[in-house]
Amino acid sequence: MGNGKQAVPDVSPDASLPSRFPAPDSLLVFYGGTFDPVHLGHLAIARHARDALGCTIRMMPAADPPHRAPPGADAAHRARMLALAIDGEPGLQVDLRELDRDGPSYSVDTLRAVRAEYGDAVPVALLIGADSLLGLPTWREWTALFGLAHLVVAERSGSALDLRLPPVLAEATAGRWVDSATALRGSPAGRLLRLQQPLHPGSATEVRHRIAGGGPWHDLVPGVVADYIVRHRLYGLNGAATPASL
Ligand SMILES: Nc1ncnc2c1ncn2[C@@H]1O[C@H](COP(=O)(O)OP(=O)(O)OP(=O)(O)O)[C@@H](O)[C@H]1O
Ligand SMILES: O=C(O)c1ccc[n+]([C@@H]2O[C@H](COP(=O)([O-])O)[C@@H](O)[C@H]2O)c1
Repeated sequence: MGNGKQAVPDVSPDASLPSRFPAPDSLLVFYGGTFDPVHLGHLAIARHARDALGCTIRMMPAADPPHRAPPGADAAHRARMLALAIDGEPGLQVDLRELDRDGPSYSVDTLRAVRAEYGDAVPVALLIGADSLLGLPTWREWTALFGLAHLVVAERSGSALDLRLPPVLAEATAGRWVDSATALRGSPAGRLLRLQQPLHPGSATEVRHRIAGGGPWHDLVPGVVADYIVRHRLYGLNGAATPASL
């Protein structure tokens, strides 16, 4: 797909926080994803992380997500749906930094840019699902990620974290697991926290398949996102062109 530079949606990067959130810079949390489209599982995790960590969650759509087929919707549509889904919600923001870059949206590049912007001392975390953690050894320069950010891992059905991790991952993560957000704030990077939220079955693949197949899908995404999909006839809805990733 393209790099998403064109038609970047108009989303406010700086929604104000209510006072129950601590100083926004005490822990920077980035939740990257393809969000193709954003679904109720994404939102459940973002909200739980916000409440458990006590900080803003910056939801960051990938322009060109690595290691997967091109998304069904382009970056501008995916970012717009994300912005609609969290519009006005305290403690959730859209972060468009990956849409400003050419090439695959490698997390190591994103985190280096974050460090260049905020410095080396501020605690930074990447929020990922358990399936992403299990795939981490395939990511670009994956061991460098521990020097750049903490990882907050959301449990996901089908990707058990309580079973033995693959040896290379077990070795890389040994001694890094902590059990509180306070521990994340105690250092800039390199720790892992398991987010023990209720499991949510949401999956963007399921949403896309149901739309293309004519099955029920509206209740898998926020209403404003369902309206957007219908308005723009995304994901093969009603005979629109079938995206490659379905
Ligand atoms: N229901 C869920 N529970 C836990 N983590 C999730 C859930 N849905 C998505 N995630 C995590 O959110 C991040 C972004 O997910 P992504 O946008 O790829 O959604 P997805 O539903 O996994 O999409 P797809 O089905 O297209 O692969 C990933 O780290 C993924 O593991
Ligand atoms: O950096 C990598 O090599 C890499 C490989 C796979 C996924 N990621 C990032 O992980 C996040 C979730 O990816 P995805 O494909 O599950 O939406 C998203 O921010 C991706 O850019 C990053």
